Amino acid sequence: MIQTNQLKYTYSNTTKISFPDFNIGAGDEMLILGPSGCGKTTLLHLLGGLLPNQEGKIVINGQDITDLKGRKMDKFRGDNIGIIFQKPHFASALTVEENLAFAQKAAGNQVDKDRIKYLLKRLGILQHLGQSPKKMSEGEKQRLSVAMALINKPTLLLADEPTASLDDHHAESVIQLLRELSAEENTALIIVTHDSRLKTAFDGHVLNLKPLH
Ligand SMILES: Nc1ncnc2c1ncn2[C@@H]1O[C@H](COP(=O)(O)OP(=O)(O)OP(=O)(O)O)[C@@H](O)[C@H]1O
Repeated sequence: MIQTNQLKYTYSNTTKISFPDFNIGAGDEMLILGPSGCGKTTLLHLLGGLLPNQEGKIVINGQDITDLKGRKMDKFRGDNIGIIFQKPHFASALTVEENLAFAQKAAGNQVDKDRIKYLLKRLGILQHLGQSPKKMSEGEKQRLSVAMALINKPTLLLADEPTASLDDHHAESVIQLLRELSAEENTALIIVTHDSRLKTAFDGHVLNLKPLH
């Protein structure tokens, strides 16, 4: 489903990052673990085609994404990849439902209200359907981020420190929902974190990144 080969990224002469190769199948899950500054966000952004690939290969569903630029990468991402960023970002002038409908249209899909309601119900935030995301708590916003990332049925879900802004209780419930929904929809799930408490839950499916210096 996704394979990397000899992936490297250089920000400047002083910051060169080499990533270990990995290979995960459809519906698999993996935790990318490492200390602050080791390159976790960089790797996730490379996998999502948000940073131009400089060296090495990333193959997703048989497509080498190194070959995709601009609109072609945007289309590929819309069809295949969902991303959850460290901090949720939504259009606060739109309702929760409109945000999700916008995400469907932006990926070139028809608005599917049943899918919107299904995900919001599954994530326990259906009561916010007609409200602005501004009115939601941090935990609810992070669950809306999960809905936004899954709305177009991606085959790969990338999550960057999805629990960074949450307390332990909310963090655990977001991770559990992410894993449950990914498993139900056969979506491969890659979570980046510096939180080694998650390690045991992922049962060996962990990619450890080393400190740069
Ligand atoms: N735009 C940039 N320009 C120059 N150097 C950068 C840039 N972005 C990141 N870096 C450097 O690249 C390295 C990896 O950064 P990255 O954000 O990928 O790490 P991280 O593991 O996600 O860190 P954290 O856990 O703190 O979010 C760091 O040393 C950082 O200083």
